[in-house]
Amino acid sequence: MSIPRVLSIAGTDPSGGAGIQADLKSIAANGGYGMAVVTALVAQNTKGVRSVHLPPVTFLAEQLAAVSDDVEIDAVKIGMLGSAQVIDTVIQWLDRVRPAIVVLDPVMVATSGDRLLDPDAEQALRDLISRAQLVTPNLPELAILTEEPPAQSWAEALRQAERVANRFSLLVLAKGGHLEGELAPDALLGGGRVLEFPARRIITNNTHGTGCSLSSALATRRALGEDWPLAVEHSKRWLTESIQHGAALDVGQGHGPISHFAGLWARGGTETSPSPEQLREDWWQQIAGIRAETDALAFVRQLGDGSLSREDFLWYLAQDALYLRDYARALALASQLAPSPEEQAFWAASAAGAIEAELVLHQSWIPAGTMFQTEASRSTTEYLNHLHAAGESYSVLVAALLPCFWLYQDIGTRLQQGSHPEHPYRSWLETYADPEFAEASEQAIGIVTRTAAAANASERLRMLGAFQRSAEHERAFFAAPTLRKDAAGGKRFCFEPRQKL
Ligand SMILES: Nc1ncnc2c1ncn2[C@@H]1O[C@H](COP(=O)(O)OP(=O)(O)O)[C@@H](O)[C@H]1O
Ligand SMILES: Cc1ncc(COP(=O)(O)O)c(N)n1
Repeated sequence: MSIPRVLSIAGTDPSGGAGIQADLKSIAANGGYGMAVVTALVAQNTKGVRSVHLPPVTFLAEQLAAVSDDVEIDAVKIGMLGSAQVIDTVIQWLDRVRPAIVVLDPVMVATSGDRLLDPDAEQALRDLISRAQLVTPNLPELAILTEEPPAQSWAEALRQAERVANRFSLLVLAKGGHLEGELAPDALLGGGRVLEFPARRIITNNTHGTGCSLSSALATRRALGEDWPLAVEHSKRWLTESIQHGAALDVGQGHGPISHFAGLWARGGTETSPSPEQLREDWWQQIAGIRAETDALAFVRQLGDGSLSREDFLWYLAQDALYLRDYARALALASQLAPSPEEQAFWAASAAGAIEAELVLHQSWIPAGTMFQTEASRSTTEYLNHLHAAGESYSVLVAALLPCFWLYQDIGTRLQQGSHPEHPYRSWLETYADPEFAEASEQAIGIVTRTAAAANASERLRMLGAFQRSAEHERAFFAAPTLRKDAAGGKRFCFEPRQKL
């Protein structure tokens, strides 16, 4: 679904709560790209309107043309117009451009009671209405549109709204914000149908710009493909939440604004997610110390130059075989938890690859049957227990699985440079420097960093922690063969039962 381009044609509010300033926030908060053509410059704040300046309508026409000559407009919201001349200019533009969605908020009087439309422009406004699909009058505006006294009850307001809907053949959203009492209902009327949207009145001073914000939300949501009733339901739910959080803004001394982004801030935060590429660099840097210490281990150095004793190497391979058996099970669990078929297939293939490649490698080194008689060492057990604990969430599990790809690929590539035909551990060195393993390692890095980029900040931190712990376990695993201090196994609880081959 593309992002709808929504144009507000309205007056300004330098204190940011109503008019065009509110419209742009509302359009953004509801998922659209907001644009704005200014009809009137209004010197106002939360306490009231001081003065209104209407720029020449020729300039208004230029603003409108500048937008529509360049940008495809998916929806238009019309707010304060100010004068009959302004209305005529907008009518001419609408008749030329014919935007698919037009919502008209017939702004006449501000919440503060100040007039925002010349009294002699009311007839011109009636001419404009039939160009809209939806009009959103409050109770005083409904009275002016029907040329009747203001409704004294919600039932009377609905009758007036129905008359407007029939007279102008469009939908009317009657708004109950100005009712006395505990309720603030709205109702959508048109084509002989009435859909009510009941709501409790929120006790608050922050109602400046509610009408502007609601009509912009409606235009945006309709342009997103919602039908009108759904657009009203969603817009009102969003508006209610934004009214509730208005007081926390502490803006002005009169009728304060609503908090257009309060819900988004609470649910999504304001942190910009790092890109997968940045995470790749950052995580690799985070384990730079562990990597350097791993490189400096006697086992790794001796493996590289071929001076490692055969006994140490076979001990390592036996531990590695035990490790890989359960690592493959953790990979299979990642496949089970994967959110997409591509990731599911990748982890399943890696599980199979880990079992197959390792069995081949180990069988070529170790006399048949001997390796599985070995007890898992403390370092093997602790690493596997860590993977097991990570298995509670897909994102943390894949982060924990990554060092076994990435570190082995990195060390393997570097050690392989010291390989030669007589090197005693040549086939081992070549397995981990294999281009296929490099490709798998790249894919794993891609999946994990994309998952981390899409995660929220705390989940990302848990992922990094699991990744770092695994890197530490890798270091311990490489240290174990020459230290052999930890030859006695710890208690294992993971991935049971293990069968003997
Ligand atoms: N105190 C309130 N509590 C809950 N909803 C409100 C409150 N005040 C206004 N609304 C809602 O805000 C929207 C704008 O209403 P209203 O105040 O009638 O129009 P306007 O802002 O154009 O004067 C409507 O959906 C209305 O129900
Ligand atoms: C420029 C401008 N347009 C409209 C309103 C009405 O605001 P509300 O949404 O509170 O009725 C306003 N105060 N200023």
